[in-house]
Order: sequence, then C-alpha cells, then structure tokens
Amino acid sequence: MGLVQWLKGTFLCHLIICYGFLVSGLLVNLLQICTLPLWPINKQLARRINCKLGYSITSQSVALLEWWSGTEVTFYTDPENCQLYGKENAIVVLNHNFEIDFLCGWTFCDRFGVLGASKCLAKKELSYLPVIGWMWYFLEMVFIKRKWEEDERSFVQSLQNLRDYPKKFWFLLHCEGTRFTEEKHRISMEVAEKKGLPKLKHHLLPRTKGFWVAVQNLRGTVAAVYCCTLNFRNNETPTLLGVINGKKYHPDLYIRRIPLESVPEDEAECSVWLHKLYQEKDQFQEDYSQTGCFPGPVITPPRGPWALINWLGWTCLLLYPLCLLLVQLVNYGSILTILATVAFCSAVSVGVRWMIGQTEIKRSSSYGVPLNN
Ligand SMILES: CC/C=C\C/C=C\C/C=C\C/C=C\C/C=C\C/C=C\CCC(=O)SCCNC(=O)CCNC(=O)[C@H](O)C(C)(C)COP(=O)(O)OP(=O)(O)OC[C@H]1O[C@@H](n2cnc3c(N)ncnc32)[C@H](O)[C@@H]1OP(=O)(O)O
Ligand SMILES: CCCCCCCCCCCCCCCCCC(=O)OC[C@@H](O)COP(=O)(O)O
Repeated sequence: MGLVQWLKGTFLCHLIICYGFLVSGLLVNLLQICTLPLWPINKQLARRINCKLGYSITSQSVALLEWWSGTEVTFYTDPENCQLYGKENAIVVLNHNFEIDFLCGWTFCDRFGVLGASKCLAKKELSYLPVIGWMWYFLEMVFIKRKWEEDERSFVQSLQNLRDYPKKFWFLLHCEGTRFTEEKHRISMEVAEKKGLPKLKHHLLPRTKGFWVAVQNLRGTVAAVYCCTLNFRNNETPTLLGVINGKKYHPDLYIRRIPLESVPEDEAECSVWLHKLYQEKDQFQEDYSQTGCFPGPVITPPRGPWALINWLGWTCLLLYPLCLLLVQLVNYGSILTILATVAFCSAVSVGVRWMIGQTEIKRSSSYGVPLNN
C-alpha cells in the first residue's frame, strides 16, 4: 500500500474531511437562512443563490468520490441524446440497490451542469439530516411520508412549484420506494404475483403512483424521462465509508432518454408502462451480470475542476483557524480547554458517523416489509 493510500485511511484525514464538510455545510445552511427575506421580493434570484449554495455542499461529495477515492462513473448512452443532457429538464428513474447511488447521481448531475438545481422525491426522514436535509428545504426538494393519503396535497403542490424553476433540473425518482434487500424483494414479488405481473430479479416491484403524479404535474416543464440503470463491476458493494477511506469503485451507468410524450397520460396505462420499463431494466441488469457491461457506446465527459476547487477552498479556509486554535491550545491551553476541544472533535466525528449511517442499507427502513404497505 502506498503512502498516499495509507494516509487516506487515517483517522486524522477522516476527521479533517468530516470537520470541513460539517462546518462548511452548517455555514451554508446559515447563508441559506439569510436568503429568506429575499424570497418574497425576488423569488427567482433567491432560487439561483440557493442553487449555488447547494452546489457548494453537494459538490464536496462529488470531489470526495472523484478526486479522493478516484471513482469514475462510466456512462453508457446514445451520443445524440447526450447532447441534450443538462439542456432540458428531466425525470430520472433509477434503481435503488447501492449505498452510494446518490453520489453517482450527483456525479452524473455535475458532469452535465445541473448539480446545484437537481431534486429528488425523498422520504421525509431525510429532511431532518443536518447540512444535507436542511439544504434541501431551500432547494425545494419534494419530501413524502410514503403514505399517499397524507402526501397527495403537498406532493402535487411541490411539483407545481417547480414549473417556473429558473434553472435546468433533473428530478430523481426511485420508484421502488426503498432500498433493495432480499426480504423486501421476496415480499414485493409476492405482490407482483398477486397482481399477475412478471417477477423481477434485480428490482423491487415499482410503486407507480408517484411516477404518474410526477409526470402529470411536470408535463410541459420536463422534456423526457431518463431511465437510468446503475451497477458496479466485479460485484462491488460500495459504501460511503469505503469512499472516505479512498477506495476506488467502478460504477457503470446506462442512460436511456425517453421523450415525455411517449409516457401515457391515463393512470392505469402509465402504471402498465412503468412496470414494462422495470421489466426492461431488469433484463439490462441480468445481461450486465452475464457480460459485465451495458448496451450502447461509452461516453464519459471529463470531470470538471470546480468540485475540487470548491472543496479545497473550503478545506483551506476552515483549516487555517483550526490550526491557529490548536497552536494556541498547545501553547497556552488549560486542561479544560483541551478537554473541550477533544469533546468537540469527538462530537464532529460521532455526528458525521451518524449521518453516514443513514446511507447504510442495513439500517434501511421497514417500508415495503409488511404486506399491507
Ligand atoms: C446514478 C444516478 C443517476 C441519475 C441521478 C440523477 C439525478 C439525481 C438528481 C438529484 C439528486 C438529488 C438528491 C438525491 C440525493 C440523495 C437522496 C437519494 C435518495 C432518496 C430517495 C428516497 O428517499 S426513496 C423513498 C421515497 N420515494 C418513493 O417512495 C418513491 C416511490 N413511491 C411512490 O411513488 C409511491 O407511489 C408513493 C410514495 C407516492 C405513494 O405510495 P403508497 O404506498 O401510499 O401508494 P401506492 O399507490 O404507490 O402503493 C399502493 C400500491 O402498492 C402495492 N404494494 C403493496 N406492497 C407493495 C410492495 N412491497 N411493493 C410494491 N407494491 C406494493 C399495493 O398493492 C398497492 O397497489 P394498488 O394496485 O392496489 O394500488
Ligand atoms: C467532503 C464530503 C465529506 C462527506 C462526509 C460524509 C458526510 C455524510 C453525508 C451524508 C449524506 C446523506 C445523504 C443521504 C442520502 C441517502 C439516500 C438514501 O439512500 O436514502 C434512502 C431512501 O432512499 C430509502 O430509504 P429506506 O426505505 O431504504 O430506508
């Protein structure tokens, strides 16, 4: 193991990364709160500012993935469609099997210039996460409790709000509604059987209501559905902790562009359409497990420098006062202040470890487990 690789695995490096992420993130949250008075005066300007602020947080994770761990997503897609990515609004439909699928998603967004503005349909619990969840409020992320009766009104309203969004955005939908586990798969295939639908091997049965409502409310705003299928070479099971430790993964992402006009307007027909899409996606995954690649040419735009510049900028800015403080502490600090500093560092590391825990599939919710769900 080289020295650099060894360094990436040290606790000190992790502490610096976590400190930078947490403190810069909380500062950005504070700046976002400062934009509140602007919303009633100039909503579009407030939205644009929040996109930039959001970029400043999410791009740190992109830098971590691309530059720190050296992980590069390989894109399989049609070169003609590729010209349109980033130049139109889109609904992105993605499988939900991996702990770092959101990171690969952010990389995809960054490569096509829509990272700051992109959104997803997320479970309500994520909105309470410091830094990321709080940031999402200001980016008008759509949160749901996954109980249709309770979600319907706010879901539709949040989608309608996006109709005059001033920046190009992608709206990510995990139609499976939860992450893949063997138990959830078994139960959802029982539902498939009851509904007379073909069984899926690599996906949970998609829930169709959210997709239909999103398509209906974003017609005229969104130009296409991007059907995205993600997998990792060599049966890798990537984790966020692995990325922080500098481990390089090999994700492959297959993107198909489907014009929105070809998605049926009627709810029942749209549901059939989505089930068929998931059957196709399942076949792509099956082929991938046999051949190790997706169909279509490989197109990978080069990684841009901005994510790295932003990350290094924040790190330098925040390390300087920290180093000054440490020097002061060593030279003049009382036992009490030294203990307080150790407690602060421990709190940072426990806090971030808890946030990382939210990405772990073993801590996945019980959604989709009881049959009556
Ligand atoms: C590589 C990446 C590529 C691209 C990425 C691109 C862009 C990225 C852009 C932005 C990224 C920005 C941020 C992202 C970062 C991090 C966040 C990441 C992820 C967060 C995602 C989540 O939180 S997932 C959880 C939330 N999302 C969803 O739940 C969506 C899916 N669900 C729905 O759509 C549902 O329909 C619903 C929640 C809207 C409503 O659900 P409800 O259950 O109340 O009603 P339904 O009608 O849908 O369901 C009832 C029917 O379901 C049947 N049923 C029962 N049990 C099951 C079962 N186990 N499986 C399937 N179906 C089941 C039941 O029988 C009912 O059927 P009927 O026929 O009777 O209706
Ligand atoms: C420089 C960057 C440093 C990074 C340091 C680490 C920071 C920690 C970042 C935490 C990021 C948290 C983003 C959470 C996104 C998790 C998305 C997700 O996967 O949600 C699960 C839901 O879809 C379904 O939930 P389940 O029903 O499976 O339960």
